[in-house]
Amino acid sequence: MEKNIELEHAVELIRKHAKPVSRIKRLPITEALNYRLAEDLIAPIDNPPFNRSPLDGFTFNHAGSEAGKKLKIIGCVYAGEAFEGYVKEGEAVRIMTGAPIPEGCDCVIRLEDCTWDDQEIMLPKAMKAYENFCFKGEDYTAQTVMIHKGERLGPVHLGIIASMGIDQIMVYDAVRVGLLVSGSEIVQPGSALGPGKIYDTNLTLLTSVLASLGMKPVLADFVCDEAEAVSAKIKAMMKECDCIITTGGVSVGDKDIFHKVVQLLDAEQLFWRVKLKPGTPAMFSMVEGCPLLSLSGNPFAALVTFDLMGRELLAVMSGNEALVPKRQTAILKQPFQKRSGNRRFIRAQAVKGEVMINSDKHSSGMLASMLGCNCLIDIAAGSEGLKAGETVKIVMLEENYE
Ligand SMILES: Nc1nc2c(c(=O)[nH]1)N[C@H]1C(S)=C(S)[C@@H](COP(=O)(O)OP(=O)(O)OC[C@H]3O[C@@H](n4cnc5c(N)ncnc54)[C@H](O)[C@@H]3O)O[C@H]1N2
Ligand code: MOO
Repeated sequence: MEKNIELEHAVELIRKHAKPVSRIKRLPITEALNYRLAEDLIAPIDNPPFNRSPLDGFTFNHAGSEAGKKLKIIGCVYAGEAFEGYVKEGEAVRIMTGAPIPEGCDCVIRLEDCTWDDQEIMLPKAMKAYENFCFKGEDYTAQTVMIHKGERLGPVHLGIIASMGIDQIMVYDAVRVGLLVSGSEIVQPGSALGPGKIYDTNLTLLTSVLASLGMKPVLADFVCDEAEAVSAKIKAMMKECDCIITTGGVSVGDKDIFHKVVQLLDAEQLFWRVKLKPGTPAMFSMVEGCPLLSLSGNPFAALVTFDLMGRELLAVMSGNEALVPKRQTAILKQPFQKRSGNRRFIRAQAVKGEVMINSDKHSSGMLASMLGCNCLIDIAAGSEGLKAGETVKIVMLEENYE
């Protein structure tokens, strides 16, 4: 096991050991938003499947058309129908938007651009071949690979799949995340608070962060800080989860039971303690192929380390790199005078290239001062403090967590 490692190395170890979920399943397209496609989708048809009119008007052959020319109306074609027969020179067919262009015709004139009665139309000008004409297959042609295996399905992908007439597709299953909060001092909201107890913040916090990323835990539970109970719980969760994220019990106190838990689970322990604040004692292990990311119980530390490490784990497992928080720089609006021996991430609010530190409450057990914040400022180890006007590195969190 590696100890006291840099965040980047921790991320590297996580990414190296995590595997994309390879379980596949068939889904109706109405339920497939945000899933990753597990097959190449080849167009079975041309789209549109026939030459069609983009307008309401009259269709005919452009040959011999000129200003003042009269054409005999021989019929009408609506969208969803097909005109039977061939349209000869000197003839025209009334046509609606989306209707197939009859044989013999190669252009369409808008209704309001010509004079017409029940019998005939009079052209105001000569028409060109394929004027106002939508070609069969102009959107895509049959046999084209329209969407590739591995692509994440957004609304446009799904619209295209529907346009091909496909109603069910194979997708990679979503990552089944298990959340486990440990600590004998925690009590679920809604219950009475006894002496020495605190309300469980982390289960709701991390469930909600997952939801804000378009994911949800398949299991979310809490457990006392007894190593045997925690390891039994993790073993049970592993049957239904692809990875497990825990909070609490990772430091060095008598009740920091995760050291024992990983032994009981016979886990491969990859790291413990990362050179950052908050959340230093984070731990990462693999249990029979299941990644186990154990974060500090302090709610702000749990949040930050979930954002910096948990989201990397989920990005690999779900094949969705958009889950990794974006890194940018911004101009600091006011000084931050504290020295930082360790690399430190502090809560802040970034707006249009500027970043504000709105509170002096930065400790890892405090969550309330995170309200209104949308980023973390990444302060290097050994910093003597930050000056106003300085360019600082920030990590953008997608949500405000408000
Ligand atoms: N002697 C040392 N003590 C500590 C060290 C150290 O290096 N030497 N590290 C400190 C640091 S840094 C952190 S961070 C914490 C990490 O503690 P744990 O991850 O073991 O977490 P707990 O002890 O279980 O809890 C820490 C804190 O957070 C509260 N907590 C826990 N779970 C929840 C929850 N679900 N909702 C709300 N609050 C929760 C818990 O009551 C504690 O106050 O260790 C330091 N100690
Ligand atoms: O590393 Mo801990 O979360 O700051 O107190």
